[in-house]
Amino acid sequence: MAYLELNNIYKTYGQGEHETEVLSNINLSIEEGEFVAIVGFTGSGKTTLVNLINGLIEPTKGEVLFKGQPVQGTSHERGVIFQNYSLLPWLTVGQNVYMAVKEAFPKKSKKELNEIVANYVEMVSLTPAINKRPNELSGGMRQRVAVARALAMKPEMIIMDEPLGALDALTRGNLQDEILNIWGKDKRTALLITNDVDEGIYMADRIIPLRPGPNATLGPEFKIDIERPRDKTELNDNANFKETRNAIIEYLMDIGNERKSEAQEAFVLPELEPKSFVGRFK
Ligand SMILES: Nc1ncnc2c1ncn2[C@@H]1O[C@H](COP(=O)(O)OP(=O)(O)OP(=O)(O)O)[C@@H](O)[C@H]1O
Repeated sequence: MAYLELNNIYKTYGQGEHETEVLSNINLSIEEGEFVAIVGFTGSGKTTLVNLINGLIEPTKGEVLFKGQPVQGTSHERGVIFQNYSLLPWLTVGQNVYMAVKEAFPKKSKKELNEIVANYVEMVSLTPAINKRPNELSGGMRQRVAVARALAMKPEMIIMDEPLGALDALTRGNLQDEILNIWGKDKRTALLITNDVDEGIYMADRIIPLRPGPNATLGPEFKIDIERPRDKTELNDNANFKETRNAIIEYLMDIGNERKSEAQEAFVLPELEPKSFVGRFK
């Protein structure tokens, strides 16, 4: 039995002539302890896929199974790091993380909860800002609070919807490593949605492209056979890395070009000529 299973998932939005099928025939199986990355174009349905797995929305057809059971609503077992950081604006950094941790571990004492908060705030290098409110933080700092908040709840499965997109390269690299540490140390299962192929190769065991929507569906998987722990600086000289990276980018470029030519076929503009402008704009 797979840890997470998506069977023949379809998701449509709207009704009647406004109905759009965003996801079509999605099949995905993730084993316990695996790290899977899905790479996709903007607007292809990545967040819709995350919301289905998280239980925030239901599929129009098909089923999402988590440990063999249909997903019904959200659960602390699956922690999501969203691309928009949705912090509570009236609470400080520490309080935002505290609230989440308290909800995940209602039996722990205040002291234990505060220790967890301090650890995870430190992990994202925000200890000096622990008493600040979100409106006093930069976008990148808010995103780091969101990462700390999700990881502090120690979910069995970490689901990430482009969580590091707003960050500078250095912070991004540090957080990638922290996420990998937590995933590896505590044997979690992880699903990362990203538009960054290098990030996917650095972090995941498998990369699966999401073909552009509407009717987005998953493409063939690319296995990342590079030993862990992976070293970013060495990766650039790793033949396996280069080969995998080229294959994925080529695949994405091919489907991007397919999409462009389909769009050109669909919108052939009529040849119109203005009739009586002669002499009008003198
Ligand atoms: N609640 C909704 N109602 C109607 N249409 C929606 C809804 N949510 C998403 N869509 C549409 O579904 C498509 C996929 O959206 P989604 O947010 O899943 O894509 P995405 O790949 O995460 O995009 P991005 O990379 O820009 O974040 C878009 O065309 C979007 O307009």
